Amino acid sequence: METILDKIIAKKSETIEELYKRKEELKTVVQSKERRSLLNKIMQAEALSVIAEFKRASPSKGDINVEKDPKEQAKMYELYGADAISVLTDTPFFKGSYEDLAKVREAVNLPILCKDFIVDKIQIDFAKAYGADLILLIAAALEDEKLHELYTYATKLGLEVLLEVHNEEELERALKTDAPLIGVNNRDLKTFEVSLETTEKLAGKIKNSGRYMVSESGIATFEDILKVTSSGANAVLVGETFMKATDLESKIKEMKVSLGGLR
Ligand SMILES: O=C(O)c1ccccc1NCC(=O)[C@H](O)[C@H](O)COP(=O)(O)O
Repeated sequence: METILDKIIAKKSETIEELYKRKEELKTVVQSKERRSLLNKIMQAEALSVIAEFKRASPSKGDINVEKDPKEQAKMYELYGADAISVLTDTPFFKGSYEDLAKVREAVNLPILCKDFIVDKIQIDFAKAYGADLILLIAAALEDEKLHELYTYATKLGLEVLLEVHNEEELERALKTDAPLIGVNNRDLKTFEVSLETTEKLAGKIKNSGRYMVSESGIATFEDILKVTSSGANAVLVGETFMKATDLESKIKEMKVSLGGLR
């Protein structure tokens, strides 16, 4: 059965062709030399780190907040205490772009994750040029060799990598790299269902391997935060809940729980 990930990746070949045509433009983009580290923030944090996502739309939810201004949203995220910002740059399925990434970069001084379905080095070049400090690599989308190649390429460019897994088999593969940041995505790519038990299931192995864990997707309430934090998450990545929040300040503050008493 073809999953949404298969569909997204199939479409990426068109995007990649387009990016190679636009390659010259990378020479004209003024890149910031400063690199902001999410890993350092997570390592030093006493509270749960919150990665707030700029997400206009998604395959599972359709339009979320399509017209939102990336600069405005990013400034609010920074003001209300987010530790990093994730920007979805995929256009066909999420209505995002590298231009959104650049606008967020201009607006804030936080580490920025380029959240995309990366299968080619050119996407990493664009992510860096438009202001990302870290990129996402999805184990389910990459064979081992490609995963290692892209991981090495990104780290050589000075970018951090959030390596995402959905299950034990992908986690085993991820742990063969030396990626210190492992993302556990709670969304099933076949059914779109989210279950925080995915975080709970994989937490032990991640912790024993000495890596840091980011729990991603389907996090909306204080109860969700308590669940993933008591499982051992060091950070959460939250998209839809923040993009739809009527009181964003309270929503972000609710998630910044102290890690001390919860473990
Ligand atoms: O969000 C989707 O529908 C989706 C479908 C298929 C692959 C990836 C998808 N989302 C990317 C993400 O990982 C999420 O945007 C991120 O974890 C935030 O999730 P949420 O807080 O549930 O918006």
